[in-house]
Amino acid sequence: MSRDITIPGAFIVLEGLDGAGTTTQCALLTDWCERQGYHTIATREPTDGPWGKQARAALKGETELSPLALAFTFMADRAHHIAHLAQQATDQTVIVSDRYLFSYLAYQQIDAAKPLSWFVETAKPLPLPDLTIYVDVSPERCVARLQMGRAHVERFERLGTLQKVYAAYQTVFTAYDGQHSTLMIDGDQPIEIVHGLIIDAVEAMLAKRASSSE
Ligand SMILES: Nc1ncnc2c1ncn2[C@@H]1O[C@H](COP(=O)(O)OP(=O)(O)O)[C@@H](O)[C@H]1O
Ligand SMILES: Cc1cn([C@H]2C[C@H](O)[C@@H](COP(=O)(O)OP(=O)(O)O)O2)c(=O)[nH]c1=O
Repeated sequence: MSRDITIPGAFIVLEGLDGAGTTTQCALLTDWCERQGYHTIATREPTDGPWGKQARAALKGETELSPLALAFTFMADRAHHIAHLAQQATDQTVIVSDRYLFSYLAYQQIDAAKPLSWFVETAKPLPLPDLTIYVDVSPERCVARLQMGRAHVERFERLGTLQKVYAAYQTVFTAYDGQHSTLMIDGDQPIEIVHGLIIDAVEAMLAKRASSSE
């Protein structure tokens, strides 16, 4: 099956467990891209759109969604989001997204207890990013960070669940090996060091894109 939508510009995604630091790193990367003069779109999933709000309510336990219903809610949110991004972006745009497909493939694989191949099939119409960076932080460290920052615990934020999602992420990166640029970085380092590693990877990807379009 061919991918139904293409995204103009450079599409960068940060992935990781809850608490890995993707919100922090997306903000720093967005600032960096803007300072470099790129037209930058910062975005995240779940989005603030109708399905994203449904998903967030379910994550907080405010509404009840079965694992399969939540999986389709994330996918509806993503399909809506990606169509919107395709309209907003131009060849010169850099899109920085906090989570995308690999979150679905890792978290829903665990939550909905279906094989990865099932999720990969449903993901086929959607474009792959130019670069997916996994911010690698152990589940134990993530839970410790989350406990410091928040009073409430969301659907996937327990140690046992994050341990399973951590292993699932590895299977996802292996399954997509060679299909687009992916990178795993050690996220258990000071924020500025992690940011530097992300910038190195983004600069290399942007330089490669620029030279291939000459
Ligand atoms: N490299 C880091 N080292 C220590 N703490 C961090 C680091 N990156 C983020 N944090 C802290 O961990 C918590 C979760 O970070 P956040 O960026 O919100 O993670 P996520 O969006 O992946 O859940 C926040 O309190 C943040 O300040
Ligand atoms: C995008 C996406 C997120 N998720 C989960 C991962 C996280 O547990 C949660 C989003 O939380 P997170 O990205 O940590 O958002 P915030 O920083 O606002 O709390 O949603 C999925 O299960 N599937 C998906 O497709």
